Amino acid sequence: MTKPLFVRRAAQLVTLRGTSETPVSGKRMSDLGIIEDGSVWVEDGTIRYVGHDSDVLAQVGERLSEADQIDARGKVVTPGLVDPHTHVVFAGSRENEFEMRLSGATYMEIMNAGGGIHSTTQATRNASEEQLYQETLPRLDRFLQHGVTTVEAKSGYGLSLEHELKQLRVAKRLDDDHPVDIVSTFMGAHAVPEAYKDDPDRFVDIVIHEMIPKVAESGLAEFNDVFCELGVFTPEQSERILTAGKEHGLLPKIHADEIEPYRGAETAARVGAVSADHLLRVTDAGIKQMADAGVVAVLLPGTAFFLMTEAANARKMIDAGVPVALSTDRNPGSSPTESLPFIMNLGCLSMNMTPAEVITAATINAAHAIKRGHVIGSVETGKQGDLVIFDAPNVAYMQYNYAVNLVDTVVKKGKVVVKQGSLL
Ligand SMILES: N=CN[C@@H](CCC(=O)O)C(=O)O
Ligand SMILES: [Zn+2]
Repeated sequence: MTKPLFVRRAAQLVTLRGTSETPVSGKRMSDLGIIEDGSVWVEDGTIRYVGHDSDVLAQVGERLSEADQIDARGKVVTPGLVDPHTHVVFAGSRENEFEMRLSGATYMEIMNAGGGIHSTTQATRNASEEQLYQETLPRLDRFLQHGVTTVEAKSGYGLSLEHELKQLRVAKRLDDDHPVDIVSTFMGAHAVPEAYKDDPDRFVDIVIHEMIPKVAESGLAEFNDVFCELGVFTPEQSERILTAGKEHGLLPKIHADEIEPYRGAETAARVGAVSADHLLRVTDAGIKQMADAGVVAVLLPGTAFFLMTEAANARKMIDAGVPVALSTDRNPGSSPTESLPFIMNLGCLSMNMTPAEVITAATINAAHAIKRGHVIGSVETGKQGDLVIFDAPNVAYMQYNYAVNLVDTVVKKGKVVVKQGSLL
């Protein structure tokens, strides 16, 4: 039996209470349910008591001496951060392409010339399972040091059944072994492999008839994603792939309207996607349809920053009632970072979100974007004991002192896994 953990007297305890049922939209994104002088008692991996320190003390009574205590005075305590869109399992790196882009080449030009996703696919296919596992581990460590306690992870650098399953098995092993929880997504339709360049529909058929049934049968993925983009998969192909996934129990997600407006958001609404991600070039009609269908917008301002382009219009989406989540998009080409706190900074600085909204977006809405809103993303009785203590006196400071890792302590399922910024 591990001892209970008592995190006490936070200057601001961000609870986000009452948000577990549905994604948070509109003005409610600004309501963090902050408790000043707030405390949390975690026991057996689960949050047991939450409230003002005096109220929690009264509930705990004589059991106070049983617990390990952490003094959070002067600090902000939030739910563990959730990253709902990553491609974290891959081999190799692409700093050569970064230099090419700095000299003027575009992301799509590099991909169309056989680089980009194709070059990481080559490296990932060539890597053994053990190699992939070892290369991904330090990325998860860095996520944890940045306060991220759950990540979604996509396949999509295999582009064949064998190698897609390999990536998904590595994600499963890492989920078992590492404190960061991993929620897996199949993304066989991440790019059209070179061999099918002249007949992409044949590849779409393979994804639908060969890959999806086997991936679903393996139980290694919960979601199914597709890169709907001009020159990659069309909205029609995307819809076929996502519908086939649904028939096999895989929930739809979509990379939508990233580089060109291409009916991605509209497709998301039509298939009932859990989330539509990127949305830099989404249309007003697409925004309206997403709001009506309750699709979560997963925005990735780090990708826009790294590709040196304008970020998505978060304000328009929030004002239209679309629930917004934030993510790193961790991948070797368009966003090589594990710093979700920096992405939150960019949420404010490049998308005009408020400090309160970016916290909602990186916790409870991110949890809803991976169908975990009932387990994580808020600090409430019965939820998983995932917490972050930030060395900041209030939530505005967390965004104001930007590009700095303010994470002091990370608690995963009631256990301290990062202390004074260092992994234990
Ligand atoms: N846009 C498509 N896929 C990834 C990038 C993958 C890569 O470049 O390796 C993204 O979400 O940004
Ligand atoms: Zn992506």
